Amino acid sequence: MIDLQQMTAVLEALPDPAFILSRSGKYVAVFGGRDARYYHDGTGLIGMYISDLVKPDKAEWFLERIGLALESRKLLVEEYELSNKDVKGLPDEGPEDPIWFEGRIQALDFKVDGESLVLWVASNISERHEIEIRLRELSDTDQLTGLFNRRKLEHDLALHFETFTRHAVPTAILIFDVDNLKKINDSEGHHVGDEVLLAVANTCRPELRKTDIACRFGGDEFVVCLPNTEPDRALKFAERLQRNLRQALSDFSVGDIAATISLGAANITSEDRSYEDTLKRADGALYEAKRLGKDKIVTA
Ligand SMILES: Nc1nc2c(ncn2[C@@H]2O[C@H](COP(=O)(O)OP(=O)(O)OP(=O)(O)O)[C@@H](O)[C@H]2O)c(=O)[nH]1
Repeated sequence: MIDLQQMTAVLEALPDPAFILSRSGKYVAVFGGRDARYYHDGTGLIGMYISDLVKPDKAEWFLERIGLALESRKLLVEEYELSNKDVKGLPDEGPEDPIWFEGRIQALDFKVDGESLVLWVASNISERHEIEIRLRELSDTDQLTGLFNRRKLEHDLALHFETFTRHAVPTAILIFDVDNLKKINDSEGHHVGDEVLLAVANTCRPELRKTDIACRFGGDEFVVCLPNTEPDRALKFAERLQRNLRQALSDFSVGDIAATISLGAANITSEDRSYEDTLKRADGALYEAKRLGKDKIVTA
C-alpha cells in the first residue's frame, strides 16, 4: 500500500499541474507540473484568487467553468490559451510563448473553508494545437497557388449566403477561367501552365480586402467572393482584375495565343435559394464570356 508520504510524492510527480480551486476562484492547492519546459511553477498562486490574477473577462470565464463543473458533477474539458504574462504571480521561468491548455475540470466531494472545490488539471497542448491549425490550413488551401480551395470556398459561401438572407448584405461572386491554358500547356509545357496559375493567384491576392475570399475552384477556374459589394463595384473590381491579369500574364502568351481571363459575375439576389444558384448564374455568364470570344467580362 502507498502511505500518505508516498501519496504526496505521487501528487508532486504529476506531469501536468493539478489545481484545487474553490467556487469563488481561490487557489487552494497546486500539485505537479514541475517541468519548466512545459509549465510555470504555480505554487506561488496558493491562497490567491483568480479574479486578482487575470483580466476580468478571463477570470469570469474560469469562474463560469468552475460553476459548470460543480453543477454538472461531470468531467468538463475545455481548451484555452494562457501566458504567464496573463497571470500575476507566475515566475518568468518556463515557456516564453502563450500556452494552449486542455483543462480537465472535475468537482470534488469535499469542501475547504465551507467552499465547494474542483480539481483542474491543465495539460499543455500547444504542440497539438499548432498541428491542428496547420492541418486546417492545409485542408483549406490549394497546394499550387496557396489560395483557398473549393471546399473552403463552399463553406464560406454558405455563411455569406446566410448573412445575405439575414441582413441583406450585398454580396458578389465572380468566377473566371484562364483563356487558352491548354495551348500554353501543350506548347510550353505543364510547368509553364502551373506558373500561369500561380501568377493569377499572386495578381489576385493584393486586390483583396480582408473579408474577400479567393479560391482556385478547380483546373484553371477561380472564384472570388466579395461581401459588402454592390454589382457596380463588383464590375469595377472585375475590370481592374482583368487589366492587371492581362499585364501579369502577357509574358506567357505564345504567338497570338494570349493568356487572358474570361469572367462571369453575379450578385446574390433574394430569389436565390442558396449560393449555388448565384454561382450557377455567374458560371453561365462566364460561359457567355467565352462564347463572345474570351478576354471578356459578362455580368448576370
Ligand atoms: N499546367 C496546369 N494545367 C492545368 C492544371 N489544371 C488544369 N489544367 C489545364 O487547364 C486546361 C483547362 O481546360 P480548358 O479551360 O478547356 O482549356 P483552355 O485552353 O483554357 O480553354 P478555354 O478556357 O476555352 O480558353 C486543361 O488543359 C487542363 O489540363 C494545372 O494545375 N496545371
